[in-house]
Amino acid sequence: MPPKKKAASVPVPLARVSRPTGEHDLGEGLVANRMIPAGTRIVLEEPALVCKTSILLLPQNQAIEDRLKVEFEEFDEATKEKVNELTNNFPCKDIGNFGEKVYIDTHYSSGIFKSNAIPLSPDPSNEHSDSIGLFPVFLCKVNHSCRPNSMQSFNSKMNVATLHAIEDINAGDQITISYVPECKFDRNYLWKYYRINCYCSWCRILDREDEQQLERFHESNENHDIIQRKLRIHTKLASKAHELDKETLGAAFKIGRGLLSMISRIEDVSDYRLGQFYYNMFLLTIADKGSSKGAIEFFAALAWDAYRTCGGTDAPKIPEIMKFMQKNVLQIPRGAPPMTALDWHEQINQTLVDLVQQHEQHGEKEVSSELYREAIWPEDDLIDDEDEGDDHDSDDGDNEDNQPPPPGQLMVTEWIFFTKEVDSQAGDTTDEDEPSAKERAKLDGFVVSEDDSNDSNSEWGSRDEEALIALSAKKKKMMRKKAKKEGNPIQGRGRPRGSRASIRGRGTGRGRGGGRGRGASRGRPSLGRGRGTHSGTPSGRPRGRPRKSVSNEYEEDDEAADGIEANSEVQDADSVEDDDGGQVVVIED
Ligand SMILES: C[S@@+](CC[C@H](N)C(=O)[O-])C[C@H]1O[C@@H](n2cnc3c(N)ncnc32)[C@H](O)[C@@H]1O
Repeated sequence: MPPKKKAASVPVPLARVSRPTGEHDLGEGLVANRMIPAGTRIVLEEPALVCKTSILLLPQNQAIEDRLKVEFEEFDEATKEKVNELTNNFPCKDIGNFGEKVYIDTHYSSGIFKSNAIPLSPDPSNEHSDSIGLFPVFLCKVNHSCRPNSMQSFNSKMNVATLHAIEDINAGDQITISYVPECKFDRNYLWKYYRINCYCSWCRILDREDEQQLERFHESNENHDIIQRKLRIHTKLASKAHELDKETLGAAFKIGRGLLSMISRIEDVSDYRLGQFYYNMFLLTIADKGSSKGAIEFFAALAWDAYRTCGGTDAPKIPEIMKFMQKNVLQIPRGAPPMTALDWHEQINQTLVDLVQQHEQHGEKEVSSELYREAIWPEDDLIDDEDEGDDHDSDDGDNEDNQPPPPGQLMVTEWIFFTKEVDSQAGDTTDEDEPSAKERAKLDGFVVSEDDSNDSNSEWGSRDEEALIALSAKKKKMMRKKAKKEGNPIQGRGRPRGSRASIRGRGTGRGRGGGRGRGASRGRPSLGRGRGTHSGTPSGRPRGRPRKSVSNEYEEDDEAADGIEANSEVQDADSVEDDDGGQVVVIED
């Protein structure tokens, strides 16, 4: 019998550039080939050209056009071809010369650049957040959404931009990012600088007559402004945490409480803002004399996890957090070889598991200070999880033992490289000349391919969805019980992430797909496709709290913010108007 031939391996990219059908025509877009779990790295791409974002502010003129033209001429032929195919939203004359497109006015190169350049990172802590770039292969094919499902980041060491899913993306769904710096909701910005009249699935609600959806739309946009404003104050306070007196520190924790609720429970934001929030809490707990080591490491681990989700392990804040954890938490001796990302990931997941266990066994006071407890785990959240009786949510399951999964079974979705997919029909041997994953990474741009999690060569090893789902079930149940008590619709449906729920959920309970459970439903309107279809809200009724309860809930935090202004230490600081016209305390650098 002839020897069996080895099956061929066919890398399957996670996404493809295509023209989505059945949608308003946004041109081409990047579309998921399969379900992409939150935290997955989808694309890596080198920029063809990077400029400071301020170029967008300059009036269109010949000098800019000439400058960009020179840059464009330096592209290699393949890049030139790609760039010439890009959308141009700015008027330019086409004097068609024997079928050749020749543009002669001041808008050609600059028009292409402005229509397609994307912020290198919306995260202000990224050193390139003030720059925009052209990524003609894949990233420039990613359409904008005011509620994006992925986030781009820039890794200056590798000189590549990365794209990560920040929520589970269903096969066939469009992959979207925000073109607006800091992921702000800003249709004016889009028109002014990109000439885009935004037609993302979120903004399309505007064309509808569903009042509840519209209300949710407006409420959510207001919430996003509030989040931005509070996060700015919170970040400033956290950056000066060591200089704050106890009262101001207390106010910072209090602001944190409202902020987390808005970021996670109400708006379910999972981009850099969640990382920034946890990172702030990490700094604040370090400065707070009453915070235990457990509280510090808890927030370090959460910040790490949140940043990793949207920027990968090479996100800018990650090394800083790793250094702290290595030195203070894991107590790795000086001079020991640096940990690899994989070692670290295992360690940090174990830390989260241990911490959750400590909370379960000893109560929150063991690992947190009064301030931290008050800020993050409000009294009424600590509901005794006795039989709930009427739990109809079949996908929740319940983990009676509430045991965390054994180490190594936590979800990792990172660097899903070209792993082998066996095509049983193919009789050819594997092509030895296929470029390796790392070689592919060096190419101009590529979409990361499908992961085979059972592959022993897989960079991250195995994962156990069931254990993850089970682990988060108890907390979900608590949240529903609480929601029922409060009559809060958002908590009665898709599990809101964040707060205490996601403290457990993200680190230990967020599985591929299932980990978020119905959590794929975010506090957003049901829009037909994607999120909307598994929202569990058949009427398409918008989810989220009614506006009234939002403002009530945050009155307390606003008082805290006012308290800060009244605080003598901060009174010395400049007080400036923020973007929303509100007074914001600026702590001097
Ligand atoms: C970076 S490109 C994205 C790929 C583009 N659709 C294409 O076919 O090449 C940006 C351009 O896509 C279009 N676009 C992207 N997102 C949009 C949105 N939310 N609403 C309307 N147009 C959008 C605009 O023309 C924008 O200038």
